[in-house]
Parts: sequence; structure tokens; C-alpha cells
Amino acid sequence: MNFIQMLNAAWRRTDSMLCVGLDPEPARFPPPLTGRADTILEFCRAIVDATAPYACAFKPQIAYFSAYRAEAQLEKLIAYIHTQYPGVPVILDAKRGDIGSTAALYAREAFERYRADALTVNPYLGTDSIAPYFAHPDKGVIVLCRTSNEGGAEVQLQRAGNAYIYQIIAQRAVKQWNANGQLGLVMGATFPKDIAIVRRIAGDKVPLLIPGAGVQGGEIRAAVQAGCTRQGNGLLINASRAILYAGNDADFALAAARAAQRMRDTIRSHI
Ligand SMILES: O=c1ccn([C@@H]2O[C@H](COP(=O)(O)O)[C@@H](O)[C@H]2O)c(=O)[nH]1
Repeated sequence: MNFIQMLNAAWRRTDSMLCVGLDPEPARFPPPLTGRADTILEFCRAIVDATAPYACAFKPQIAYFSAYRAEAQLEKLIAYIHTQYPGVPVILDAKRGDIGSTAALYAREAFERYRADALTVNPYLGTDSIAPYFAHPDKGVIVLCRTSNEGGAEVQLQRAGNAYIYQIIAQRAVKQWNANGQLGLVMGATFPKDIAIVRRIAGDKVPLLIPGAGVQGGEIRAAVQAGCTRQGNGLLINASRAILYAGNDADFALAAARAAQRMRDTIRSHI
């Protein structure tokens, strides 16, 4: 089963378009977890177990592991999700982008070392820099298109002919890079009008990963109405801090579960 088939099955099975972001920050962990070995893994496993009933996917951000020399814990975490929650896609958020020879190793790192089902990539270096990820036919390649941060506009809203750069990325990704049906696009929840434009460019088969709901202020209602497909799915609406740190004491996992359930229900209510 390839990434897109896995994601479609997960949407159907869970009736959820919530993607739980795994951005562990040890300084924010509740007291029962502080100072223990493998504390990042323990925290993330507790969050995964608590939120799995409400999530269609998980998205670990690699910097939150590598900055703490916790790459081995990231490997174990992804293996844990695959074992305990088979069929739930894991998207490694690493936003890789480099020349082809180096990109080939980034692809091996994501798909062979970490066993991620999909990877976020940066298209700034063009087609030959993106090709090595698409060479893994079962894996998803989720291309940055219109990011959730304000500063993204400095590049993504430059005009080139009749279109903005982010629209050209979407067009090229759909027409040229997606020969094998592996593509997803990152579209910030903070810019719902642009989500609607990209949904029209991409059609209903390309999933949109939507970060920026929750702490960054993106509105779930607007994102769902702009990006939902005619089949009533097509989105991975990500929330990280709003779920991970919904509580800050021994009940943190329960608080995370409640936050995830609320978000899943809010997403559902706007389809
Ligand atoms: O445009 C983008 C692309 C990726 N991200 C990542 O998503 C999460 C958002 O975290 P929150 O706590 O829900 O704000 C984080 O891992 C970012 O690196 C993004 O925010 N925007």
C-alpha cells in the first residue's frame, strides 16, 4: 500500500482529518517526566496513545529530536507507531532541500532509517532536487507551497508572469512531479484563500498538509471550507503545541486527548 492509499484508508477508518504534530520540548514536559532517560520518547508515546483515537496521522518534526541528540528516540517512536497503530501514516517534517546527490541521502534517512511514510520537502532547488524523494514509489512527498508563517509571503507571493510563486510550485508539482501519485502540498491554515486556490489547481487527489491551526491562529473552519475535497476529506490539519501542551501536570495525556477530540470534532463539523 502506498502513502496515498494508506492516508485514504486512515481518513475512512478514523473519520478524522486531524494530524497530531509531535514537537517535544523537554522544558515544557510535566514533572513526572522530567529528568528521565528517554524522556522525549516517553512523552511522545503517551501523547500518541492518548490521541490515536482522534488522529488520522502523526507528524514528528525532526528538529525537536536532533536538537536534543534524540534521533534514536525518534526511530523508536516511529517504530512504536507502526507497531501499535498499523496503517496510521507517519509524516516526517524535515523540510529537506538540497542538490540531488545529497537529497538521495535525505530520502534514505527519512524512508529507510526512520521508516517515515512521507516527508516534507522544500522545492526551492527545483526538479532535480525533488526527484530522489519521488524515486521511493510507496512514499509520500509533501512539498512546501504556501507556508503558515508571515515571512513566507516575501518569496511565495512574488509574482512570476500571471501567477504567484506558490501557485507555480503547485502547478509544477501536480503536472510534473506527481507522475506516480505520491504528492502532497503544505498549505498554512493561516491563509485560507490560498488554500482554496491551490485546491482548484491540485484537484481532489492531492492531500494538503495544513499546519498553523491552534497556536499560530489559523482558523479550522476557514481551512476546512477552503480545502476539503468533494469526497469530504483531502486534508491533514496539523496541531502540535495546542495538543502537546494542553495540560501541564500528571494529567497531560488526558488533556491532550481532550484537545485532540475537540479539534477532530471541530474539523468534522465544518465539512
Ligand atoms: O508552513 C509550515 C510548515 C510546517 N510547520 C510545522 O508545523 C508545526 C506547527 O506547530 P504548532 O505548534 O501547531 O504551531 C511545527 O512542527 C512547524 O515546524 C508550520 O508550522 N508551518
